[in-house]
Amino acid sequence: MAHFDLVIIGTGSGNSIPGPELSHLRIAIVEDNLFGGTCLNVGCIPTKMFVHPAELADAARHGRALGIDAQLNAVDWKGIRDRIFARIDAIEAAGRAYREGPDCANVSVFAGHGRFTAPKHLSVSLHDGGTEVITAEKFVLAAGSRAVVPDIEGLLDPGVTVHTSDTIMRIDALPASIAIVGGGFIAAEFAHVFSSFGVAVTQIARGPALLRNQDRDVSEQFTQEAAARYEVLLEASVEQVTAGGSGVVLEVKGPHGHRTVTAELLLIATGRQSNADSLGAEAAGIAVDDAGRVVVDEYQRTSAEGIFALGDVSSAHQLKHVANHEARVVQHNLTHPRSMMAADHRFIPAAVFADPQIASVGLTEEQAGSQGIPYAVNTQRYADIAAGWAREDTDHFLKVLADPVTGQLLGAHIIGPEAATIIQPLIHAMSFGQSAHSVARGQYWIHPALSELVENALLGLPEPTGG
Ligand SMILES: Cc1cc2nc3c(=O)[nH]c(=O)nc-3n(C[C@H](O)[C@H](O)[C@H](O)COP(=O)(O)OP(=O)(O)OC[C@H]3O[C@@H](n4cnc5c(N)ncnc54)[C@H](O)[C@@H]3O)c2cc1C
Ligand SMILES: NC(=O)c1ccc[n+]([C@@H]2O[C@H](COP(=O)([O-])OP(=O)(O)OC[C@H]3O[C@@H](n4cnc5c(N)ncnc54)[C@H](O)[C@@H]3O)[C@@H](O)[C@H]2O)c1
Repeated sequence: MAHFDLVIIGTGSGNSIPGPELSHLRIAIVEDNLFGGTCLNVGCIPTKMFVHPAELADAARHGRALGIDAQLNAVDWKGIRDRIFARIDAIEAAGRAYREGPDCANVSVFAGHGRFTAPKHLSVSLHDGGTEVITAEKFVLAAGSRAVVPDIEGLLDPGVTVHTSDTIMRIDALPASIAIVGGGFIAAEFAHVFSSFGVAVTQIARGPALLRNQDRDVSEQFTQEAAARYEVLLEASVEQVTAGGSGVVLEVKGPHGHRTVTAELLLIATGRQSNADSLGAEAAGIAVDDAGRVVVDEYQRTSAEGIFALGDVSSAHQLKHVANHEARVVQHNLTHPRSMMAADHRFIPAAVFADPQIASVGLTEEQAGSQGIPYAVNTQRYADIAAGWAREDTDHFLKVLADPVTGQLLGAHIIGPEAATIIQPLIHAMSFGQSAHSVARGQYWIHPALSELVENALLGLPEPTGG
């Protein structure tokens, strides 16, 4: 049995913890899969590497209204896929080699699955055979989450091929058609990518709109545009899946009765669940909540002494920037036990990299209303700022919510070009407590840039009443 000062389970954001500050510690890193975790290998990075070529492929659609008559001749899927994964796989291999190499002499890498058998006893089933039990003073659980595959009749039958985001990006050829089950982030981004590449997409969502966690106006606008681009079945549930035709046959129940959907490929995008269960958290005395996530306090401490957790394994916000922030907090708290820092979860932004793009931070209008929080609201259309007008963008907008007394921002929701970039000054204002009008008038805004959307949205809010 080997003993360490610190064991880290998971090499997503967990891999950023060992550094010069911890060079005096004997550290074990346990990784059951690809080095670098979800974001690098099967998440944020490869998806966005597909999104950019998708935008280029789809440019002709947007050009038409502005007098550009272009067409997409071909998509070299294999070339795109191999370029993307050649770059990613090299980073994965280099990351593992770095941690195993002489530059990290205090770090031991265990390739295998870790499971607690007793408090601070982790049994690692090694990939190259055998089991090793490791113990430590401190542990960091950074084991992430995994795709959920719902219980649908026939889904697991032999002959039915089911893709999740883990596998869909490595397929050998573009299908003629794809059925995508789910109405959230992953479904939106892959529907955009495949549709842009000329694949016939059918998206099946159980709710009455797509991206229902967004502000309602954003969700409705997105749903309308998605439905104009590809087939969207709402309030629909897949009752049965069989192998057939050139791929799968889905029996779908919807508001207007039964529909049979056939597609070459099937992508399931119905959420992700914490990997706390496969860690054997209970055996280590680590509390897990009803959603299956490790419970943490503001310092990212679990209920077990000396055990911290971060990222998807413990967070309801399954976002890389959240996992990274929490990793920084855990790293600080490991080295400063007497002056721990709390994680800052006040204003967590997120973006959907589809077309149109979406970005949001803070309260939606519905949340402010249902929580009885007074708010002033302004919706600024892209069409009414110079850069949006020039593009003839008539559909998209930024909605801002602010405290009517202080002018502090409560929420911001953008649907439209460059939303993920444009939103940043609003995240900044919320994080640093700057009021809407001081942000709007306390700086220059480059003319005629899309960022004037923010300036005008803020100026359109009523002057705060004081306080
Ligand atoms: C398709 C997709 C696109 C995404 N796009 C974005 C995006 O654009 N922006 C964004 O902010 N977020 C995005 N996310 C979410 C983001 O990837 C995650 O929130 C983030 O990667 C979580 O990091 P983590 O360190 O908590 O876990 P992970 O990166 O998942 O790392 C956990 C690691 O632990 C390992 N592990 C698990 N259990 C064990 C065990 N018992 N023993 C040993 N090892 C174990 C796993 O193999 C994994 O490598 C996306 C996710 C997906 C799936
Ligand atoms: N751009 C980004 O930041 C980005 C991109 C992709 C993923 N992610 C992260 O990954 C997480 C997982 O993404 P996701 O799209 O899988 O989850 P999600 O929570 O965004 O959406 C899940 C969807 O599946 C539906 N669903 C759930 N169970 C179902 C069932 N049994 N049958 C049919 N539909 C069902 C839900 O109604 C919802 O529409 C997201 O929560 C997000 O945090 C982020």
